[in-house]
Amino acid sequence: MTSRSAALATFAAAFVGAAVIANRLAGKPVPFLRWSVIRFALGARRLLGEGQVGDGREEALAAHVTATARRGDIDDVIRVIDDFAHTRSFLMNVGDEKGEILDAAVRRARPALLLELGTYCGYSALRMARVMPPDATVCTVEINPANAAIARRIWEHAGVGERITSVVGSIGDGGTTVARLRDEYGIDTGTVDFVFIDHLKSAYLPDLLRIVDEGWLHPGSLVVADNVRFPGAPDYLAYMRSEEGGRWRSKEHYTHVEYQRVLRDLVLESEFCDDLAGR
Ligand SMILES: C[S@@+](CC[C@H](N)C(=O)[O-])C[C@H]1O[C@@H](n2cnc3c(N)ncnc32)[C@H](O)[C@@H]1O
Repeated sequence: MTSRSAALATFAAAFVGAAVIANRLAGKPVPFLRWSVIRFALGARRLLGEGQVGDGREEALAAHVTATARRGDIDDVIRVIDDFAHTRSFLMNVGDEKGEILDAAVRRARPALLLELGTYCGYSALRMARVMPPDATVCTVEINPANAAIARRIWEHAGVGERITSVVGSIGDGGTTVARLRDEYGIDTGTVDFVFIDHLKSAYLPDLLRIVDEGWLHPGSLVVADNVRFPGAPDYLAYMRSEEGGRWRSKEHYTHVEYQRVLRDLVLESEFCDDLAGR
């Protein structure tokens, strides 16, 4: 064993030991120190590459939802997912606390067409579908086909499969997905009322700028971005702050990382103020 791997092993053992002691002292699981959160952190590298933790928790979630949540009951499906993430396996959903910020933004925007970047298991798309106007649709873009398939099973179970369109791809893939969104899904000039950005943090800004360049937004379109503080999208935050009062007007919602109250996070809600003539 090299000295670096020995140090890592010692650190991991000390961390797990501290977690066990903290949980014992608290008399109940401390959310931040649950094994499922530690396992999630250990899978961070794989998560970045593949969008799954690597221990089958996403598949387990779909099985659990279809086995235990009331079919056709979107509230119950959301409740079961939150419960799974709190008590069984941590999930990188927007979660219940930040989900309320997302719900309020969707209610304010009253959008007809919502575009999401980063589907994962379909939780945030479900939340948006629950509060959007009855004739609205969500189109959600996910790079990992396995995640998209899990999300579709969950939406189908919740009875909203018809109102959420899943597109496997990425805005930054050189134009393929952008062309499909335009040609197959009718996303075109001024049609997007609401965007939820929750995928690869380094892609937030380039993907938003691509959407703006395509002309898909209109004055009044709302863009909500998760995880701006943790894991963090500093270039996105700097861009929005530098454009404040000009092209964009933003509200900064200080909150917590999903499913715990220790790590702090920032959700940015930004209104597009540009008009197409000014482009
Ligand atoms: C934080 S999760 C999304 C959580 C989801 N919005 C929710 O709250 O339920 C991020 C997801 O983005 C996906 N992803 C990563 N890079 C992407 C990209 N460039 N385009 C689209 N999806 C991407 C990952 O595979 C992962 O499923």
